[in-house]
Amino acid sequence: MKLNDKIYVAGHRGMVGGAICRRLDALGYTNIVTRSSSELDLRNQAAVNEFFETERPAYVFLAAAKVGGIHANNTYRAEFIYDNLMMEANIIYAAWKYGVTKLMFLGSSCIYPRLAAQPLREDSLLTGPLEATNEPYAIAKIAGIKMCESFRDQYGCNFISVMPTNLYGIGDNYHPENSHVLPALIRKFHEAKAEGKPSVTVWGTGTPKREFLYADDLADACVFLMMHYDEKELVNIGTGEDLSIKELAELVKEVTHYEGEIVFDSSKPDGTPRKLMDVSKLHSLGWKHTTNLPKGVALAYAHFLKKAHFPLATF
Ligand SMILES: NC(=O)c1ccc[n+]([C@@H]2O[C@H](COP(=O)([O-])OP(=O)(O)OC[C@H]3O[C@@H](n4cnc5c(N)ncnc54)[C@H](OP(=O)(O)O)[C@@H]3O)[C@@H](O)[C@H]2O)c1
Ligand SMILES: C[C@@H]1O[C@H](OP(=O)(O)OP(=O)(O)OC[C@H]2O[C@@H](n3cnc4c(=O)[nH]c(N)nc43)[C@H](O)[C@@H]2O)[C@@H](O)[C@H](O)[C@@H]1O
Repeated sequence: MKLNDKIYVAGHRGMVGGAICRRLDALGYTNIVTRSSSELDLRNQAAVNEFFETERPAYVFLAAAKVGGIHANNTYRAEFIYDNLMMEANIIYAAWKYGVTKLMFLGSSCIYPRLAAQPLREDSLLTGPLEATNEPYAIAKIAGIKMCESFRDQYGCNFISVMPTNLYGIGDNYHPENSHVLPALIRKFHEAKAEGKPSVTVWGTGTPKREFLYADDLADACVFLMMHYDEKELVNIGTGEDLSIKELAELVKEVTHYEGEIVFDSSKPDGTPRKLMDVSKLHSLGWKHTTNLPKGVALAYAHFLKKAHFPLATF
């Protein structure tokens, strides 16, 4: 990827897309093309084809998607499968049709079977049933992976697929219901401290375990892999370390200096018991994360305090 190559970052206003743009800018890539969803609805195939015909990007980071936490995935099941299938199908097809040099598709750790052996290996894909709460989204992501593989097999397209673990950081979605757990807890503990609430309610039993990667670290991994990885096989992107939701809540309580109680609402779903990524392939390729969780949560909270405008992201 040369510094003057035209690079399309789909989803640039999102947490991941924004981090990728920051990383590319820091490395001196100046020829970046972007569109907001109001400028270009990626579910509209004709509009996507027209965009690719006009702009002719050489590289594509496909970081646009309908994204959310366990409640959003389980509530907006139709939108999660439809929007994600349409966006990825339109972009992957147009990337082939208009001769994109290389495309990176972003999947998610939820594509792996609910009870697959831990840590999750890339070759465990499609070896067992998925987690029910995010199956529509996972199926869409698996379809995106298979589209990239199929266009590589038939037309020789250099389309790669990477599987990030749970992410957090600058530009995250802090919606009280539709967000992921880490931003949700940052907001909950912050508001409880500000309003003098005696306790914070954490969904589920607190026993599931999750892995969290700081979004700017992910962006660095994505640019690294766009530069150095050209294979069909998936690459997991994570830290290789996880903790329980209870431990996470205690960390966020400490970072936000909240002094009340933590209460668990077991009427809410736990989701997948654990989804720790095997990141040995990523490490063997020469990349490793640099931001540990305590530092990352502190950075995310500091940005939340600077930038949060309620009501936050909604959809
Ligand atoms: N967040 C995580 O924990 C996580 C974990 C694993 C993988 N991922 C993957 O990483 C990628 C980015 O996630 P994220 O957390 O950055 O999500 P995000 O913050 O919600 O950003 C998603 C972006 O997609 C765009 N988008 C949504 N619908 C669109 C449409 N119909 N047309 C055009 N653009 C549309 C949005 O554009 P506008 O802002 O212009 O509306 C937004 O910028 C996704 O592929 C996601 O599956 C995320
Ligand atoms: C990376 C993403 O992982 C997602 O699964 P997943 O980690 O369970 O999604 P999260 O919403 O991050 O939930 C992770 C765990 O945190 C618990 N949790 C506790 N309190 C809260 C809260 O206030 N809000 C939220 N959201 N969770 C909370 C939740 O019950 C679940 O066990 C998938 O649904 C997506 O498709 C995507 O793959």
